Amino acid sequence: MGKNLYQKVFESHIVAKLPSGQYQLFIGTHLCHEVTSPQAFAMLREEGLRVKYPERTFATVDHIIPTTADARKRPLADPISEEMLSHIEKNTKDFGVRFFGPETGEQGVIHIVGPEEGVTQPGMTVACGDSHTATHGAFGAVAFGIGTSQVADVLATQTLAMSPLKTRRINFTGKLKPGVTAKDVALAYIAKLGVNGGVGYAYEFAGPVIEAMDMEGRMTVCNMAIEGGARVGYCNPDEKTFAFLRGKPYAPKADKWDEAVAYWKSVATDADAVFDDEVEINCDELEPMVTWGITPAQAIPLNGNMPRIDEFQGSEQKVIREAYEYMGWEEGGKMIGTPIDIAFIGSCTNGRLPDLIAAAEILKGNKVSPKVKLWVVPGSMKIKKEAESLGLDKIFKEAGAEWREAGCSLCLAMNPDKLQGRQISASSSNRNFKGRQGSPTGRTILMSPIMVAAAAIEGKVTDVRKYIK
Ligand SMILES: CC(C)[C@H](C(=O)O)[C@@H](O)C(=O)O
Ligand code: SF4
Repeated sequence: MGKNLYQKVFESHIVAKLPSGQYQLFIGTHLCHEVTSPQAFAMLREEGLRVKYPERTFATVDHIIPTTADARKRPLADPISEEMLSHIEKNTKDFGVRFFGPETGEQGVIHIVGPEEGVTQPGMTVACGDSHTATHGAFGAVAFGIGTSQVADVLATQTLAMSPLKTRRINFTGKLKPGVTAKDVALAYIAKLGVNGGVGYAYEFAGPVIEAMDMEGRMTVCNMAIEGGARVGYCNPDEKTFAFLRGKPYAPKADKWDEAVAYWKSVATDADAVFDDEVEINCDELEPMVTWGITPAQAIPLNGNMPRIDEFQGSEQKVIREAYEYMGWEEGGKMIGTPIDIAFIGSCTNGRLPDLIAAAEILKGNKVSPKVKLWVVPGSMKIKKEAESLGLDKIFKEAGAEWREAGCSLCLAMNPDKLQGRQISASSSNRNFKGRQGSPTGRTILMSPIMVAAAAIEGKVTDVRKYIK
């Protein structure tokens, strides 16, 4: 019987079976950011340990870093942010870990930096103290988020105690219509399977829709696996994967390339592999999706209606009621036409170059509504540079948007970028939880970056398809 990618990669990384029944799993690449690593490095210091494989550990600063050039001057105005940044600088220096800091021109959101540096590769195990680590699964890696004490485990031993997950393949069949993007695919599977549908599972994203997607789109789909409860989400590696990695700083060099590709091909899911569960989602009729509530699963097609509270029962009804109470919409209504205050294009979900190119195409020749602020925040310094070489910054600025420096920005608002009061944000990020964007009463509507661009033009949730040239 054949195996799927998850099973092959998990099995090939087992170091030992533990008395607990778990496995000690080798971690190929360990990614760190400033929020979840300081205590882990402190634990190492306390125990007098070193980083076991510093060459397999990579770090950047993303969450706390301000996104204007002025505010990035040191020391940072916020003392806690300055402390976090100083810690990761010192820790990476003392322990011999590569730090993609602002001075190197390689800083960015960790899930964007890993692939762009080529440290994320097929067939690897990738761990990071961050819940959106499945993003790296787009390359055919088994990638998952870990907690701070596990960050210390990986630093000290390059291994983790893990139990294998069950596997579910989601086959996306059909073809996406113009204006429908990877983000809509992500919101659609989460809406269908629920926020807890993937608990205990690794999701394999497969089928013609995934095959037709570029690597950036696959990263968007994998990025949101955790929003559907799946700690691991991945796509099988193919020629697009290899083409993306070729020539990246940490990708295998010419003399090792063919050997690497042969290994990468070997980890792909076998034709006769068996999954614990399989689901099909036909995408022929998929519309641009928008969230209406306070979880990413509370998403509807743009022209659809929000649910009625009495369609649900028990705890499900409670969640729906809570969402309406927080968001303040009328039950059963439509999201299209909802006025917005802030529009945000960025994050590890949708802050990559093709996202910015597509958003710029919508904005070109149009103006951002005077009632709205549009922030465009590239996911990394490299993306910012590439975008500028294509003249995208000019298009954004001419339309009236702010073109900012790389970081997590308004996705989580751990930096100065925050909503105020009850403001409503149209956001290309991945979480619409209560208070997520920095104001305890602020409201977030998740959508694709092109939908955000269209909403910024009209000052309300609208159909991007009328702007597609
Ligand atoms: C701060 C970090 C630990 C957190 C995560 O784990 O995902 C953040 O990146 C998020 O998106 O909420
Ligand atoms: S961009 Fe958002 S989701 Fe991604 S790592 Fe940063 S805070 Fe988390």
